[in-house]
Amino acid sequence: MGFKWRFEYSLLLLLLLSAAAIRFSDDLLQRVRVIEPEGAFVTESTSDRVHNSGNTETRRAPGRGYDLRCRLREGFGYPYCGIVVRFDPQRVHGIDLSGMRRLRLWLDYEGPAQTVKIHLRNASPHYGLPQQEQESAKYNHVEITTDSLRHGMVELDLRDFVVANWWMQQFRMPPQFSRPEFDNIISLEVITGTDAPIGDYRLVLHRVEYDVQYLSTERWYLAIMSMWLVLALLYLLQRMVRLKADVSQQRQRSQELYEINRVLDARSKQLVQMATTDALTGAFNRKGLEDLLQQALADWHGHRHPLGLVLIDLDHFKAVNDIHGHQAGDHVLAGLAELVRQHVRGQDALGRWGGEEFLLVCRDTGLVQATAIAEKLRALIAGHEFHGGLHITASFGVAALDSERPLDQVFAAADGALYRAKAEGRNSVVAESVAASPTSR
Ligand SMILES: Nc1nc2c(ncn2[C@@H]2O[C@H](COP(=O)(O)OP(=O)(O)OP(=O)(O)O)[C@@H](O)[C@H]2O)c(=O)[nH]1
Repeated sequence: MGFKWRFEYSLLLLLLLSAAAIRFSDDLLQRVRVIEPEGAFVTESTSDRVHNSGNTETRRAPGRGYDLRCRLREGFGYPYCGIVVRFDPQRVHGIDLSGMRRLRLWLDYEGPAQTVKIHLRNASPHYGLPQQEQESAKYNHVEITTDSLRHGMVELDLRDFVVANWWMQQFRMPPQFSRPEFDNIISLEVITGTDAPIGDYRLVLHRVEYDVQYLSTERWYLAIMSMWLVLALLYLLQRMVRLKADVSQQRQRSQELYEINRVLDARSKQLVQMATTDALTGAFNRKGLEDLLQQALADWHGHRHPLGLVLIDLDHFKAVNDIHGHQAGDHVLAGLAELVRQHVRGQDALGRWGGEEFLLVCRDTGLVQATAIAEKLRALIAGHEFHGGLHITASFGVAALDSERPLDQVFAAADGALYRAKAEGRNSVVAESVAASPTSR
C-alpha cells in the first residue's frame, strides 16, 4: 500500500517547525559580522590636535591590530585621542546597525584615565551637512570603565548607548533627536574617557564584532503566523475541492441510477407487455385477459358498473388457411385485431382467446350496448378487405355480467350465444337472450 500524505502530517510538521522556529529564533535570526582594523574599512587615529587645534600627539605603532600611542597634552580644553573606523570615508552612506543586538570590541588599554568612550556616529540630513560630519553626526555614546577591559574584550548591548548631552546642546537639537539612532552609522570611535588626565596612553583595537538580526522578531512571528494562515487556507481549499468533487460524483451516480432505473422500468414494462400480449395480433393473450378480467371483476364488485363480454369467432377460417396459406391466415388475424381496436373505445380491451377466437371486454357496458358494439364490428368486418384482398365474416356471442351469476356462467352464456350464431348461419350477433338486428338474434 502506497504512502498517502494526510493533512494531519502537514499540521504536525508545521507544529514542529513552529516550535523549532520559536525555540531557536535567536540563532536563526542572527548573524555575526566582523570588522578588522586592517579590513575593508579605513581605520585611523583622531585627537584634539586634528580637530580642535590641541597639542596631543599620536602615532601608530607597528604590530597586530591598530596600535595607537598618544601623549595627551595641554592645549585644548578637553584633550583626547582615539581610533576611528570609518564605514564611509565620504561620511554620507554608513551602515545600518539598527538590527544589531550586541557589539563586541577586543581592545587593549593602558593609560591614567579610568574610562574609555565608544561612539557610534549616525549621520542624517536632519541634523547636519555631510561636510560638518565631525560635529553634526549624532553621538550615540557609551562610556565604559577600563576595569571592564581586563579580559581584552567588552560586550555592549545596543540599548547601552545614549545620545551625548553635549551634542544635543551644542547643536540645539529638538527633543526627538535625543533617542539613539543606528540606521546610518558612518563611524565607530574608541576615545580616551571624559576628563582624561594628561599623560601617555595606549589603545590597541584588535577586532570588532557585532550581531545583526536580519529579520525582526515581529516579522519572524508574523512569518510563522502566515504559514499557519496559509495552511488553514489550504485546508479549507482542499475541503472545498473535495466537497465539490463529492457532490458532482454523487450527482453523476444518481444520474446513472436514474438511467438504470429508466432502462429497467422500460424493460420490465416490455416484459410485462410481452407476457400479457399476443405476438401475432398485439391483442392481450390468455394471461393478459385473465389479469384484465380480474381487475374488471374487482371494479364491478366495487361499483357495480355493468361489464359486457363479446366473443368474436371468424367464420370458416380454416378455409382461408387451406386456400391461401397459413401466412395469409395470420395476416387476417392481425388485420382483424387492428380493425377492432380502431373502432372500439379506449376502455374496451381485446384479447385473443385462442386460435381465431377473440374476446372483447367492454367496461361500463350493459348487454344492449355490448350487442350494439358487436353489431357494429360485425358489419365492419364483413365489409372490410383484408390483406391480399381477402374478405371474411365473423360471428359474435354477447353476454353481460350481472349480480345473478358468477363470471364463468356469464362466459358460458356468451359461448352459448356464439355457438348459436354459428349454428344459425354465421356473420351474426347473438346476445345471450336478446336479438339485436335482422342478422342478430
Ligand atoms: N393462420 C392461422 N391459423 C390459425 C391460427 N390459430 C388457429 N388457426 C386455424 O384456425 C382454424 C380454425 O378452424 P375451425 O375451428 O375448424 O373453425 P372454422 O374453420 O373457422 O370454422 P367455423 O368456426 O365453424 O366457422 C384451424 O384451421 C386452425 O389451424 C393461427 O394463429 N394462424
